[in-house]
Amino acid sequence: MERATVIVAIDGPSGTGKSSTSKAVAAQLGLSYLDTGAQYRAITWWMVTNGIDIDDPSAIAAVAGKPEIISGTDPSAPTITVDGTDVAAAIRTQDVTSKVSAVSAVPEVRARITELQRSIAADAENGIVVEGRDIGTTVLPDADLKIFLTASPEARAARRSGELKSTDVQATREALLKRDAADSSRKTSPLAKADDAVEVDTSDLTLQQVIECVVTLVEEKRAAK
Ligand SMILES: Nc1ncnc2c1ncn2[C@@H]1O[C@H](COP(=O)(O)OP(=O)(O)O)[C@@H](O)[C@H]1O
Ligand SMILES: Nc1ccn([C@@H]2O[C@H](COP(=O)(O)OP(=O)(O)O)[C@@H](O)[C@H]2O)c(=O)n1
Repeated sequence: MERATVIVAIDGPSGTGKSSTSKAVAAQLGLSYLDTGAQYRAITWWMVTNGIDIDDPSAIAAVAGKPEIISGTDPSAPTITVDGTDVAAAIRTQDVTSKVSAVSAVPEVRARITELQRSIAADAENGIVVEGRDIGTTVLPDADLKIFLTASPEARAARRSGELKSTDVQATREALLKRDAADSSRKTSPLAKADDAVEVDTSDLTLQQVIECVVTLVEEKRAAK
């Protein structure tokens, strides 16, 4: 029997485990994978590289349609390019991280990227795991399964510091909370849990436990289709 296509939305703040969980779940279940944060980082990288004033939303809006962003959706080797340039490493710098919330708050940027995300999801043959901040609420409100990951600021800061090889967990914590506040308070499509999302607090769970929990939920949805 053919398996039904399944669309999974995974949202939550930084460091809750969205990327690692989504990639593993998609790989395990033969689904595509889309990191929407990488797309917002990519458009931010383009703005910075082209000297656009990040503090001027109208300047950002005026050029929001210019960069061509292409995401590769294989969970074992996700890719991202801007106008043909591989930006996978360039979008992870502190500079881009500190500017992405301002760029992603501009409605013209969100409209453009949201359209791109919907077309990628529609093209995914077996289905897709899409992770971000507004997937369950705005981008794919009809997703088969919505997950909202949370974790304490302490757990998130410790995870991120480990990744960045930074010893200043306190500074990492402050930066995370500042970005959460900006993402949650913006007018257009803020970071929020959809009413029908399943909330999973990952503070005291291993990554493997979170993956198993989500895989089980997807299998249940698939079986019920
Ligand atoms: N449940 C967990 N327990 C411990 N570490 C985790 C857990 N989930 C993710 N991590 C680690 O935390 C870091 C951030 O995870 P990531 O998936 O990038 O989060 P997000 O996409 O939500 O920002 C990664 O180094 C990842 O390996
Ligand atoms: N669906 C999404 C995904 C990310 N974003 C923005 O993109 C930024 C970077 O997202 P990310 O997922 O790469 O962030 P991390 O969780 O990796 O820290 C967020 O802080 C948001 O400003 C968004 O606005 N909407």
